[in-house]
Amino acid sequence: MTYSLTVRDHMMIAHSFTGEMFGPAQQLHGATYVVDATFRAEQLHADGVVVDIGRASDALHRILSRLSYRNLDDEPAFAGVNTTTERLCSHVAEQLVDVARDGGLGGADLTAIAVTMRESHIAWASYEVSL
Ligand SMILES: Nc1nc2c(c(=O)[nH]1)N=C([C@H](O)[C@H](O)COP(=O)(O)OP(=O)(O)OP(=O)(O)O)CN2
Repeated sequence: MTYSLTVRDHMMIAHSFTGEMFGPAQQLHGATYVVDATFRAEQLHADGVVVDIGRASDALHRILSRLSYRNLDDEPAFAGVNTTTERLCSHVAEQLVDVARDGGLGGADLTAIAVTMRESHIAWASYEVSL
C-alpha cells in the first residue's frame, strides 16, 4: 500500500534544442510547463500526512523559480544538453530529493518522489526517484 501527495506549480522558460529529430524547436522558443511533484510513503506521518502541502509547495516553487523566466540555453547546469521535458523532470526531482534528505519536507518516511511536467495538453514526461 502506498500513499501519495501531489502538489502542482508551473514555470515559463525559453530554450532551443539541438538535433535533427527536432523540428521548429531547434529555434529559440518559449514553453510553459505545468509541473506536478508527487511524494510517496508507505506509512503516514503521525500527523496523518505524507508531507505537508505547504512545505511541499514551497520547495517546488523555490526550485522552479530558479529556472522560470530564464533562457535555459544560458544556464551552466544544462550546458551541452537538450533541456527536454524528461531532463527538466529529473533536474527538479533530484533537487526535491536533496530537500527531502536535508529534512526540509518533514512528514513521513518518503519512499519516492516523482516529477511530471506537461509541456502541452497532449504531451508530458515523468521522472521518479526511489528513496
Ligand atoms: N521526448 C521528447 N520529445 C520532444 C520534446 C521533449 O521534451 N521530449 N520536445 C519537443 C519540443 O519542445 C516541442 O514539443 C515540439 O517541437 P518540434 O520542433 O515540433 O519537435 P518535433 O519532434 O515534434 O518535430 P516536428 O518536425 O515538428 O515533427 C519535441 N520533442
